[in-house]
Amino acid sequence: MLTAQSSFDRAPVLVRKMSQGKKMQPLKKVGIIGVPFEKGQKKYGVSVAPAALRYAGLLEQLREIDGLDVKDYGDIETPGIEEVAMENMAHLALVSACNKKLSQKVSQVLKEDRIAVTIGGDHSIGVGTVDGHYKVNNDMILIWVDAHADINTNKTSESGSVHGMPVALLVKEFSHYWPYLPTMDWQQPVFSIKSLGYIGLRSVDHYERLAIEKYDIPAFAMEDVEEYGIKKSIAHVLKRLDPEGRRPIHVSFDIDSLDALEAPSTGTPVRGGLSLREAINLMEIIHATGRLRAIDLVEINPALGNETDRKVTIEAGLCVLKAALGASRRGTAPRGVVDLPIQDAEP
Ligand SMILES: NC(=[NH2+])NCCC[C@H](N)C(=O)O
Ligand SMILES: [Mn+2]
Ligand SMILES: [Mn+2]
Repeated sequence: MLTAQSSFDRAPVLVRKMSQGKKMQPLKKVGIIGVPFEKGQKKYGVSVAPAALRYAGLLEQLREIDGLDVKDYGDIETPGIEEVAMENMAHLALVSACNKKLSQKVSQVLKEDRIAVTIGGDHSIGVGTVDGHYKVNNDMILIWVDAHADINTNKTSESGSVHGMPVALLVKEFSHYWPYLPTMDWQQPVFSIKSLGYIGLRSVDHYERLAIEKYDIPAFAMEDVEEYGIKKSIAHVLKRLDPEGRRPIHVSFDIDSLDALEAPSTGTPVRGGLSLREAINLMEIIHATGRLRAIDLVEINPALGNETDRKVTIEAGLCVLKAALGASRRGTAPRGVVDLPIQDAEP
């Protein structure tokens, strides 16, 4: 963790306690939402990801998970929105319109008792997914898996890209840092920063670092993952945010949390990140809590890199989703079948 060094000593106990805690049964129904949106950053192509993942077999692969009921809610489209000018905040009206629709869709999926699985799009869509989730489960916790902290405001951002600002737009503790934001009236920053944790950080801007320290956010940067391993890192975050182990979990997974060699087709790659194995394990652990209610997969940009880059990045994204939704690397025996379809050998 970037702060509160002393709590690390308790890690082994926390891990043990976690696995003893009462397990909830994971939801076996999911709803897929595609968000072909890329105006939260500057590069062309991240809006193609939902189509690319569907083409690569997203629905088919999820349906192969034992007992999983997968419903496709289609894509969020927001054409013909007029831009508004906002200081150091590009395309605010477009970002706002897309997220407004997305928030409603996420709420709908959750009310239909499904895990909301949102495929971005750039990470500015985290505003809509978390807003929509919070409106249904206001006791949710948020795990932001990312190389970046995405907690800039338009005063601290060096890029002016909203995909670096979604967390700051969501949390109530930041409401006074923002000027009035035209077109954003539908969204109130009501989510508490005390319900947020980070995994995978390694490219944190100065003011973001200050915010993490000021609010004592449980933030496991790569050097902490290095030291404690992915299991204890997530155990710590979960224990800090939800010592009782009963709050709904929202995971916002930025593909650039993975090492740039594991997921090269992304707009702001950073070397030295999570291995795919760590990310899969992280998702398996979160799945095993039985409390995952929403997951976002964002920032896959199929237009960046070569054919192999594109392929491994999409595959990595699919692996992460499958692990989060219950796929087992141990495999699953066929349901209702008790024996192999061959005769036993004579003794
Ligand atoms: N979702 C992302 N990939 N965000 C990258 C953000 C990079 C940088 N911190 C910024 O604010 O512009
Ligand atoms: Mn990122
Ligand atoms: Mn991000």
